[in-house]
Amino acid sequence: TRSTRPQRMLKAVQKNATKGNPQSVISAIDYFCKNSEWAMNVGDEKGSILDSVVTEVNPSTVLELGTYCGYSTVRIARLLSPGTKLITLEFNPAYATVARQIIAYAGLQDKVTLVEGSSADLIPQIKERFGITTFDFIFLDHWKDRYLPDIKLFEECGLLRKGSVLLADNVICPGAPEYLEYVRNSPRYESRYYPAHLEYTKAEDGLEKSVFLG
Ligand SMILES: O=C(NCCCCc1cc2ccncc2s1)c1cc(-c2ccc(F)cc2)cc(O)c1O
Ligand SMILES: [Mg+2]
Repeated sequence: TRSTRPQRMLKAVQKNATKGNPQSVISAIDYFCKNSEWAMNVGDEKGSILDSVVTEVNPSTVLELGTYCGYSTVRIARLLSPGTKLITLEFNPAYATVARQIIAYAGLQDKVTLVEGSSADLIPQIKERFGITTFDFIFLDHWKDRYLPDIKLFEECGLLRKGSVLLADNVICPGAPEYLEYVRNSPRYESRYYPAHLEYTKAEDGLEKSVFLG
């Protein structure tokens, strides 16, 4: 049967990137998406903003919601200090299978724990399953209508501490209006919008960075 877009993306990585070289994996995916097929990776423009926030936070505990093919997982993991691992959550098993191979091709498998499941099920289990008390950095890139319920779940489960940084993709396109309204109006968050464009297009999009104030 016909291959899937993630499988074709993986082939492009195996053909054009250098094993163990995360930057070459990032470049190969961006090249594929600009020249062959659009795909919903955070992309190079928003990816550079993601890089700068991760570098600034220099987190010891990291959670990513929405792995897809592992592009942003590779972007984040390549910047983490030695010994730091990130947990990434993917709902779609086919995406997870491709992501594991792309993350391994980049040589970052020892810095990544990929979990299959839904955020609603997993978030309440995190403390117990992974021995995490709070997250220093969370990247939200999953179902846009789950951003708000999941940030409330983080609060309820005590997974945020004073200074925890949440970075949300796609707050304009496809959009997460209720999430934006919440983090921008809640006294418990200091929020800032980073304007950019929808990956590989000229459409408006951006990232919202929200710091939990405790
Ligand atoms: O849906 C998007 N991303 C989420 C995929 C959903 C995968 C999930 C992961 C997970 C983990 C845990 N619990 C539940 C879930 S659900 C997404 C979509 C577009 C887009 C933009 C314009 C378009 F015309 C068409 C698509 C752009 C983006 O950057 C995206 O991130
Ligand atoms: Mg996204």
